[in-house]
Amino acid sequence: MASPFLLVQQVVTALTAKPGNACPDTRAVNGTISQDQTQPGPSFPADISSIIAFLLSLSALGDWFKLIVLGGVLETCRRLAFHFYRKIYNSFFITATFEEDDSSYDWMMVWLSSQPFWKQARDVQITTRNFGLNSNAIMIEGEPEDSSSVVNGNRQLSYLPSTSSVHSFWYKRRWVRVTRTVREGYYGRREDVLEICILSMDHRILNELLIEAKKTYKAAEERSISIYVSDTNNNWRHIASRPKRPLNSIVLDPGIKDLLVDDAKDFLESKPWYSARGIPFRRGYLLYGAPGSGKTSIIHSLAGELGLDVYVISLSRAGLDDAALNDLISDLPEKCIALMEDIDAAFSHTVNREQDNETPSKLGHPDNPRSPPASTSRITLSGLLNALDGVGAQEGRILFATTNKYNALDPALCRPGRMDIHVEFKLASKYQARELYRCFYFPDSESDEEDSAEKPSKSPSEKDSSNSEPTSFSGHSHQSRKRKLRPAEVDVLAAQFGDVIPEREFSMASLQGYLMTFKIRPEEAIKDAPAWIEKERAERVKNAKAADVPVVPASDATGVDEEP
Ligand SMILES: Nc1ncnc2c1ncn2[C@@H]1O[C@H](COP(=O)(O)OP(=O)(O)OP(=O)(O)O)[C@@H](O)[C@H]1O
Repeated sequence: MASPFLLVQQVVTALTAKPGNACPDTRAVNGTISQDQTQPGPSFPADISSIIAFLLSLSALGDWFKLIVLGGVLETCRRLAFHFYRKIYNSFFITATFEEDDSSYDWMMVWLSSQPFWKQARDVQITTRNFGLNSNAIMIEGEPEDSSSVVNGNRQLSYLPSTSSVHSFWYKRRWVRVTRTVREGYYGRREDVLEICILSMDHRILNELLIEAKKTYKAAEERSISIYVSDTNNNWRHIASRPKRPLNSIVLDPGIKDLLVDDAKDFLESKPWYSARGIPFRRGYLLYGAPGSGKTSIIHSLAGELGLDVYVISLSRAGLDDAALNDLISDLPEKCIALMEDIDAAFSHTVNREQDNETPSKLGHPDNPRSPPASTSRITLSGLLNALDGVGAQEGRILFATTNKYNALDPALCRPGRMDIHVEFKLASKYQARELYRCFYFPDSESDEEDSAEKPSKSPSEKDSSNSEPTSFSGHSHQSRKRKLRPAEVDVLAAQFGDVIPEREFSMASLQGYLMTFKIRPEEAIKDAPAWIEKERAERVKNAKAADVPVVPASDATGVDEEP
């Protein structure tokens, strides 16, 4: 085959040759072989077809051309073969991909880890990840189920497909292939991708597998609620599952719990009613009032009662701006609880429109050390309002917002349609103190009631050791167990506790903290209460003096400026 150099030389020679000096080849092309060198030779072809014929006559160029055509044909054949292979493959296999960010990945992993074929697998990954579950759903065979065991705890072991090999198993008489790969995601983060291939032409088998995986996960999750938060890429990420909190463990003034539960249940069942009237199918609740009064607790408890997941929207998250907030809210699933805690804290100034343009430099100014620090959030009030009820706002969601500064909120934020129900949470009433006490000491089960025997008295060696230098720690240990009270006894003591605790002076959280120190000494909790109250009051005066603010009278200390 001619070299490119030779080829170029031939072409150049042909093109630059004078008629009289035409090379023999050229002349042969024109069919004229000059007999006489003095006579003018054949002329260089002038029209296109002659030029092409002329170029083709150059042997090297012809070889190159054939090579290009051959390469093109081979590549086309390769692509066609691959295309047909994919077509045939796809008509026999159904392929589904699951990305680590998505909840379906967790369902599949939990389901896979519960499959029996892992008993025979030769190459598996062992993990203690629980994919957001608190339960024992994904333990390995033979592992003790006692989740209270210190060794076992919540960290059960489970088998997973390893990333290095391809696994296959039979599902409903269909051959299934599992491949797990790790790829590089955003910011160099490593992300898992799970691929499931099913040898079947019927798509229903994939649906059945997905439904089974989801059911397995949900069954394992039944006694807990899922909490989601947004990550820095503005995707919702499942961060935890919490055990459901029984509603009766939260003590509120009579009527409040029923109001919230009944209203939310009614809302969830009223979709046709809303659409028939063209009203956006959304509901907002604003819980405001004293810190530690149960606002967050009742929301989590309601989520368990209604079977909804909680999506926490942290308005003060660094980097969150109006557009990102809008995306987050439109990405919420239908029927969920969106939770915005301390809605006032997203803005380092009063949450109203007049002050929306206030310059950040004015906030948290060094000359004014008591002013709040400038927020890193870039949320504006109008951005928040648009996100809450703009076109992208998700239908079917229940929004819960909490605040300790009700009066600082802009009326536009609180108006019906955005926050339909406002509930005030006050400091503990005598009734709440009594019910909290009852909740604390009420026997859990019959075995508790029977468990009335005193602990055996200490052995002589233990007594000896108790005379030595005391171990240094503060707080009350729960190691020792004393007799449990009978329900009737609890009622009497609870009433006494309610009498001792002053009305609306302490938060439920502080009462809970106090009772925790008397977990096994119910009678002493009542006896020590007056001293504790005095101590708390003295502490409050001292703190108020240090902060140079007037002491709030007990009856006004609700943390709320005025009624809605
Ligand atoms: N009404 C209540 N009944 C039972 N426990 C309560 C109640 N209020 C508060 N607690 C207990 O106090 C702790 C704090 O409660 P929670 O976080 O719900 O208060 P909050 O009102 O949301 O406080 P903050 O406004 O500071 O966020 C929890 O452990 C909870 O169990």
